[in-house]
Amino acid sequence: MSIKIGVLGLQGAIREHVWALESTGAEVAIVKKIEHLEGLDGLVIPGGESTTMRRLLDQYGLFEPIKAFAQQHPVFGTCAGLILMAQQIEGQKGPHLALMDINVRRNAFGRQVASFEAELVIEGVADDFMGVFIRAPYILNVGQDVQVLSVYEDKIVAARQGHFLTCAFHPELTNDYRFHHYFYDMVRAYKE
Ligand SMILES: NC(=O)CC[C@H](N)C(=O)O
Repeated sequence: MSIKIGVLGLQGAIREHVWALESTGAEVAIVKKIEHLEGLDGLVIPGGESTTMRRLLDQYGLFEPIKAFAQQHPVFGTCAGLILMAQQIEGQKGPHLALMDINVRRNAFGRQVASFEAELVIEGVADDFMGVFIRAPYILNVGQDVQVLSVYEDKIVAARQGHFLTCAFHPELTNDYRFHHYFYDMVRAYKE
């Protein structure tokens, strides 16, 4: 079965996600217009800056189409992508795509440790995964349908809810693509 996965290509770490996904054997497409969603089996929403990305989603008319796409396809949001997927953003009036029952805190690790790397245990993925955190958010709490996949210093940094997957770090910035393979397997299983 051939699997085609898109990477939202408006802003942020796009190329690196394309390389990571290509390593899974999937066909990969960059999504900048509504018609690019056609024929995709899954979508990655990369890191970057969530408010900028939201503005661009509106500007390109992609906000509602991606929300609709997500009802029927797996989505993997990383870092800013996590913020876009959350149903609740601490201190913010409304959410963005509101796909996952999670409450997130933005820029959550503070100024001193704005960017850092940490070895993570990620359930079903790896017990030695190097997480690259860049002005990262974390998940404050999750709803009962959400499976926590990784906790770092008591903070939730990866989770799954049905066909939605998310993490607070940048799995595309190392050469370890096991998290992308996990998503590929999700997409494949969903399609079957
Ligand atoms: N590396 C990232 O994606 C950072 C996310 C960014 N701090 C935001 O709020 O959107």
